[in-house]
Amino acid sequence: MTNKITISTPDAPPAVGPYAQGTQALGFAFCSGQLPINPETGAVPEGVEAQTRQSLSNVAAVLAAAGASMDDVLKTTVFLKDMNDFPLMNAIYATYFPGDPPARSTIEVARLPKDVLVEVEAIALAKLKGV
Ligand SMILES: C=C(N)C(=O)O
Repeated sequence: MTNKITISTPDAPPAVGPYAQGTQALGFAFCSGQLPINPETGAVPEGVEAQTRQSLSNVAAVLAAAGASMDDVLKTTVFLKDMNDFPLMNAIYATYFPGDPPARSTIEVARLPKDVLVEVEAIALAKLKGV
């Protein structure tokens, strides 16, 4: 028996591989790396600013399905295709965390699924369930 709960929501894009949109256990929610895919259209917007916005909106949707919000985020990881996009990504990212921002790591990677420019994953506090 496991206390692991799978997070699943139509408000974020479905996984593009064998992983859950997120998981939840012991008061924490783990949001998989969110690609900047619009969950309604399946489209990826142009440019790192729009892509950062979409990825973070998808993170928020996954966390909402776990009863958590962006205020509950403890740690994120941002994967960037090009570290030159760091300032543009930061400008959008900051609007999602207007209060105390969470811990974060930003990593430049050679390539991301769907050849997107950015992907964001998150760990957040969530309501205790399944214990
Ligand atoms: C997009 C992902 N989170 C993945 O492929 O793991």
